[in-house]
Amino acid sequence: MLELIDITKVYKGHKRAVDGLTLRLGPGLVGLLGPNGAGKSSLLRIAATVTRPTGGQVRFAGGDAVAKPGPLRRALGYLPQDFGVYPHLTGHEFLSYLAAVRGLAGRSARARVGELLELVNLTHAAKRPLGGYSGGMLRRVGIAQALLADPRIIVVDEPTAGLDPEERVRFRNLLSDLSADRSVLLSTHIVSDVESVATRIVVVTGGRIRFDGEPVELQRGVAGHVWELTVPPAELTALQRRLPVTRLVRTAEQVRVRVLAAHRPAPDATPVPPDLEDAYLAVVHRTRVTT
Ligand SMILES: Nc1ncnc2c1ncn2[C@@H]1O[C@H](COP(=O)(O)OP(=O)(O)OP(=O)(O)O)[C@@H](O)[C@H]1O
Repeated sequence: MLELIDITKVYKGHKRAVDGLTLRLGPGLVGLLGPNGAGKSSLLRIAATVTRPTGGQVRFAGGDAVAKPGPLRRALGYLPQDFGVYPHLTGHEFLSYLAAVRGLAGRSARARVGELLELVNLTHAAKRPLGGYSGGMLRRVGIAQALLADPRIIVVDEPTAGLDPEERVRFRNLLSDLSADRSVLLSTHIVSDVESVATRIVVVTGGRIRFDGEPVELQRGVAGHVWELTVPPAELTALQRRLPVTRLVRTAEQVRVRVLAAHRPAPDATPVPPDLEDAYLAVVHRTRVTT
């Protein structure tokens, strides 16, 4: 098990990006949700032993993974947000190169690269230079390299950025399959990335955990507080000032709005069952109001 205990990260200029955060990872897919700047990437870099925390402990298999990162590094695959490739290498060459860097060589490395290309559905493109790959294909190369050493823990930072909807779904399903017998920690600010696949959701804002639990539990927290109503376009700004709007659809004469409110916000508002996005936005909004 990977344990991040009371982690803080302070960058030069005194920005507290992570603020006393504790997270223990078991098997399954954990969706780390938070707005831009919440501290997700900082936390993931610490979990992947790329950055040292300013305070707190990272523990893995009973050892201190800050002082001795070796065991965690060998057990972990990491896909950073800004994953870069060599455009002149083919998919096969690039993965073979990274396999060699990580100490895999010879026949077993060739077999592993072939297996991974198959797993991420890139066998057909293996002999083409990476410079000609789409964003989705490059992300899949990214996940393949994270899996080279068959890691028990997979950490992926906003893996679906720049993917088209079909690629998003494929990527989500791949991570979900992988999480059956591994720990997957996936950070995103897009709720639908984790909606149907996360066994646990952790919401972070301002470097702190604001919710940690099952998706249904997150949704339960806003039951009875989500409403839909129709307003004339001229009244929309006033409504947005008054209440968090989670969705809106404009037509020529009116706007259909979904809002969060503890009590019926207007006589014609109808209560609707919350979805995960409503629940997430409610947590983010609450922390904005109280911090
Ligand atoms: N290397 C750095 N030096 C200084 N400040 C940093 C550094 N990295 C991150 N920060 C700051 O720390 C805060 C948290 O950033 P972080 O990238 O961890 O958040 P995030 O939730 O991943 O956001 P995003 O989705 O925008 O990447 C931000 O205010 C950011 O500007």
